[in-house]
Amino acid sequence: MKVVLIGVGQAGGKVTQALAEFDYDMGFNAVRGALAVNSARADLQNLDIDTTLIGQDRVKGHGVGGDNELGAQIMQESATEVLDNMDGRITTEAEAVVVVAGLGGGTGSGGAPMLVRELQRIYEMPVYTLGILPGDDEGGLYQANAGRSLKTAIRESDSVLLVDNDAWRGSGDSVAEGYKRINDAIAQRIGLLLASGEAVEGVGESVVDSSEIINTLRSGGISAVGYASAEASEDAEENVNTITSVTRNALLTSMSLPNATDAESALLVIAGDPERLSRKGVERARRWVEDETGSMRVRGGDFPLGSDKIAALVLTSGIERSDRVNEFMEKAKLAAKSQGQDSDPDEFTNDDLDNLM
Ligand SMILES: Nc1nc2c(ncn2[C@@H]2O[C@H](COP(=O)(O)OP(=O)(O)OP(=O)(O)O)[C@@H](O)[C@H]2O)c(=O)[nH]1
Repeated sequence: MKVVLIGVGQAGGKVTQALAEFDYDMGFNAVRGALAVNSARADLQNLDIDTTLIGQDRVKGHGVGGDNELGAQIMQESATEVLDNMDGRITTEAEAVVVVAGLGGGTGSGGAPMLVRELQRIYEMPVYTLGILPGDDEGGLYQANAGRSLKTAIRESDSVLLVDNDAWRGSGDSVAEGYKRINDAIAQRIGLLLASGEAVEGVGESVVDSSEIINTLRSGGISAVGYASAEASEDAEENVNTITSVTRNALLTSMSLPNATDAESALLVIAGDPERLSRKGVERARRWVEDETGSMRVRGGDFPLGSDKIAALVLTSGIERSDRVNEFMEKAKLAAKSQGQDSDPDEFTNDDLDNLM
């Protein structure tokens, strides 16, 4: 799937760069443009992709310090400038736009949903949010901000692909090592998902294309991605169990949002050397995903790649009613109260209410 990426805020910029680099290094060419937008000049200076500094008249290049309402306002005032910077690429090359942000800060948390809204007003194509949830040990302001941002992002985006900052962190990692590991994991998994719709080698009818990704995400709400791989035999017949077990690992132990297996729809992509892929294994794995997610809308397809491993990439969509999301929203609501934020008791459950914008 050909996408244009727009990262908002510090995390948004770093993850966008990681994704653009992965796509470039692998030669996939699914990422057709990448821009980082921030109200903090210093965060943009560390990046190699194109950048736009916003809100200079208000915060003088110093960021919004976790004030996501200010982040939303600044984005509203700067949206035209941001879109002008990307317009050519969006109109001629993209099948979707992905706005990337950490939901717990200020510039990304407030700015990303606002930018999504502006993009939706102008373009016909789907506009997705790739949102990063704060880890469990991050402070109350991050949790409260992320709650409001997530709720707004769900309303404005065609789908919010969520990554929980606790999902792919290694135990014993420092914060910086943790971010590097998580950002690399996001780049690899989401990068492969986007590229799977662009597969060029060994085209066949079972190969995934972009429309399957878009149709899976049509359930709206929240989506997540998981990935696992294993060594494969040269004989396809011997890989039936490998395919089912990597699929199980991807969905049960490696999702970007853990403990959220119930889904309205899903896509299972099996990547590997076409000679090693067992059709029986792929179909068995797809049926297993149907059982596990409780969805009858599980699409499946191959991603031909020259590798002696087989990998499963699982995209689940419509998972907002999961325990993990309910738990997080509860925590965000409590955090909002203890931050003294003006929060209606139903703010996170009532669809009418949202005071972020
Ligand atoms: N995965 C990941 N998360 C990050 C990274 N940097 C920051 N975060 C998370 O993002 C949230 C903070 O958002 P930032 O992007 O730093 O903030 P910002 O949008 O730049 O907003 P302000 O600094 O308030 O202007 C926290 O939950 C952090 O844990 C990163 O490189 N990777």
